[in-house]
Amino acid sequence: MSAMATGQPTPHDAGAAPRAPGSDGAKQPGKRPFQGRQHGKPVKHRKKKQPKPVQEGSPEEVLLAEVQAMLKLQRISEGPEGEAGPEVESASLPDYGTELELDVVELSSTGDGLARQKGSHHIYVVPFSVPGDTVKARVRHHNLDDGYTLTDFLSVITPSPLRDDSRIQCRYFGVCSGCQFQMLDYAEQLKIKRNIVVKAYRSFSGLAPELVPDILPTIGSPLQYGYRTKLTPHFDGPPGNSRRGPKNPHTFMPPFGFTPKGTRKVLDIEDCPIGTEAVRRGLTAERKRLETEYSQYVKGATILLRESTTRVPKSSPTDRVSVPDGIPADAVRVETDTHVDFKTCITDQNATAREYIDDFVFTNPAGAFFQNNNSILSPFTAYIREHILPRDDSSQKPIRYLIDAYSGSGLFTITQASLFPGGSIGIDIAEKSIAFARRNAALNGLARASPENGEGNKEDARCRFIAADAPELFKSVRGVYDPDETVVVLDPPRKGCDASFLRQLLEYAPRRVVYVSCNVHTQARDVGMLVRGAVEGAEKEGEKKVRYAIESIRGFDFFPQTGHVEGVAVLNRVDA
Ligand SMILES: C[S@@+](CC[C@H](N)C(=O)[O-])C[C@H]1O[C@@H](n2cnc3c(N)ncnc32)[C@H](O)[C@@H]1O
Repeated sequence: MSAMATGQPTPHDAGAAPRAPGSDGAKQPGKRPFQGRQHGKPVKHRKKKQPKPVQEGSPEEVLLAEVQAMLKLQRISEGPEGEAGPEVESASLPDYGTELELDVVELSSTGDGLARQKGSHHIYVVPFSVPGDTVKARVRHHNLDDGYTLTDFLSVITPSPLRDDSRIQCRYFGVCSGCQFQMLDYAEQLKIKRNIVVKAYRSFSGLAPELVPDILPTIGSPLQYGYRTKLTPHFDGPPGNSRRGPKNPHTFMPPFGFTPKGTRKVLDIEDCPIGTEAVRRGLTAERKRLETEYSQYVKGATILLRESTTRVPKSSPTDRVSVPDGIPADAVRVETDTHVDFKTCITDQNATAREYIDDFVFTNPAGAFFQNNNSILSPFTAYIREHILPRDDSSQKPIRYLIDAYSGSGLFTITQASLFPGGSIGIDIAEKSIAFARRNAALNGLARASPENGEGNKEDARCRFIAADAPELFKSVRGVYDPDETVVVLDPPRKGCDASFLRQLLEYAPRRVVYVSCNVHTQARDVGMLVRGAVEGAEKEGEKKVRYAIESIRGFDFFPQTGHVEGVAVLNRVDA
């Protein structure tokens, strides 16, 4: 399953190389200015096109909302004279390929800078820039209908006080589309991510400000580099798409890596410092393999690099553990007092990947969804454990049941099961993930394993799982899980929950909802509907009117160095 289909933010399929001081091509502070794209043909100035409908919560829609907010502020500050600003200018915008000096005034929630030319109102979107920078950028595309222009970043003319390019750990930063924030201090990245959540609820929830609590500070990732347990570099097929392959197959090695910002080409990348050590070694190994095997490919391909862990317990802190059978001798070895983890890189989509969160073990088909920053999963699941039940429960029935909608292989069902004496149920549309969720429940002592396939027994389990479309869930829980005694955890893909699911959720009316999302914009939209108690305004006659109040919202930084943030919103049913 592709990253897009499983809801992982695709820009993290980033590429990069670490810079050993003095190594070839390494960027040394003060020696070579940080630069973006230097080559590439100027694009022709195309005519105004019909705007494409944007998917809700898509980067285009998010950018549009922020550009409009900026233009609105400008009109307010200028009074009637500012009204005609952007439209008047559109006739005289620079040709594609023109290089401009721009002042960056804001940071958008897509991680790009929003900039202006001196004396002009028009907004330019400049990747790899931060407020306070003056940059050189090249005009790539005028989005006339939406009032902004996309540019390619070229170089920094005057740096912002927020920028320190000696922090940049990747020689491809400024070209590769994966990371946006390597030049920033980590505390600053966390502040920016909190602001992204603030803006998402302001623009997409449709709620009055008094209904949205103060957004709490974003919780950082224990690892800020070397955290990503999955990368998916790709390469194109032989030139001309010829079935005969390249002319000199043994001398030809295609660019193999990630997508540069603003193009569909492939940027050749030999290392990526946001990947874990095992994944980085996997990238090196796959490049070597391709050198000899590329001639066998008739088409391009995306290669999966997924970390897997084999844990061997120690009898004492000084116990010497040798590499287990079946694990390569060069596996990454992580030693603790109680165990040794051997980390390897899997490239087969159907192989089984294993990882640990504290003492919980999770297995997965390597190609299926699993959160891919393992370092944050212990504090993250602990936070969910602390907030999944209401603090002051004395006047109500105790909560006994957990519903984990969009459960994948059981992350929440399993890590939270101990709090729910009545039982937990997970639902996911991916049958394979559900098969592994049952198996994971058994591995963690929450279901009996069946002798045939190692899966948890479907009937006799503290954690049960259903492979189905999320709205099907309600057929299984009505009359079984009392909504007054139930918490629902939601963790949908980037597009959020569909209307039918939200409508049925409001009808079922669980006491508490914990909404986790890698897209805070669709999360804000869906939370807005739960707070209003209405999905797209379509209330059926006689329908029970239920609404929710937001208890807390905060971000978790699952994706350091990038513009992405994971949101957690906790809601309580408002009882009349
Ligand atoms: C962001 S992942 C969360 C998975 C899990 N909670 C975790 O953290 O590992 C979203 C999940 O939603 C599932 N999904 C997508 N569309 C669905 C639908 N219509 N009904 C049920 N599950 C769906 C995907 O298979 C994926 O496992």
